[in-house]
Amino acid sequence: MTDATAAAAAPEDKPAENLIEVRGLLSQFGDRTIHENLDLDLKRGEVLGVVGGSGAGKTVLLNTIIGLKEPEGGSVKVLGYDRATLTDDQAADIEKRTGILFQQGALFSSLTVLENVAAPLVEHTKLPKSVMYELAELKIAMVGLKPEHHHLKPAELSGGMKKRAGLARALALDPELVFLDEPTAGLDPIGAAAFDELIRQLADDLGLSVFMITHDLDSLYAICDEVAVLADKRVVEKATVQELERSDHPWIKEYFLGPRGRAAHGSDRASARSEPEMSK
Ligand SMILES: Nc1ncnc2c1ncn2[C@@H]1O[C@H](COP(=O)(O)OP(=O)(O)OP(=O)(O)O)[C@@H](O)[C@H]1O
Repeated sequence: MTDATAAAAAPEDKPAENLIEVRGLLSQFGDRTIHENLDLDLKRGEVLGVVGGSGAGKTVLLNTIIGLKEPEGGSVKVLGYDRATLTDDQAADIEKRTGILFQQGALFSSLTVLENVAAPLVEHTKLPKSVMYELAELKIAMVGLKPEHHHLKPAELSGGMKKRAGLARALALDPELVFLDEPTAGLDPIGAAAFDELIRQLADDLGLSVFMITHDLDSLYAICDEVAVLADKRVVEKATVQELERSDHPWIKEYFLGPRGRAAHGSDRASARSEPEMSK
């Protein structure tokens, strides 16, 4: 158990609550099976990295958890609600209590940064407009953007700024659980390290739980409490990076102990910031 999950479990020695609970997941497209018998838990307070070879099914898993894809079998619970029997009120509750940062930021191109970040508040609250914009300004400051960025459109932002604006929008409703899809992809090593630091800081300060798909080994070492490895259509291991370094699974061995894994773990950290060239 990691520090975060141990801390979450500390009162009365009760196990930490699962914010995500996937059991026996079956995902298929036609006769292609992507997941079979996949189990995964994310505990409150945990920063979980999800890794796997290209095509291993990380995005399909994320889409299934956030409700964009119906599973062909098994069960998916989010914040205690079973997706198979979700009422409209429960779906709205999940939407309010979770935030999502898609890979490209998924900002509305016609809206300014401030309007993008305020959008979830406009959709889900009845607050006065002035309060919505004050809250949006606060979130923008939290992710390290400045007041002079408020009125820029997404096309006027760098890749790193788009990610920060997307993260501010994901945080707009003070979520408990945040989904991040390859948050450092496309950032230079310094920008990626700064973004890692920001995510870890927010997770610690706000008590966020994080489900993060990544190819970035440095991110795993820098911010994840545990890492779930997708291979062979399921989660083959979920453990700390230090435990995974000792795994016998061939994909995990190659991933963590191949040249880039060694660089991420060892001294040459900057050169490790990209995906190892491996198939599943
Ligand atoms: N809408 C779809 N229709 C058919 N097949 C799909 C669909 N979406 C995904 N797949 C297939 O499911 C498999 C898993 O895809 P997924 O995008 O989840 O992989 P991934 O692990 O996220 O890969 P990457 O790291 O390259 O992004 C792939 O073989 C992909 O072709």
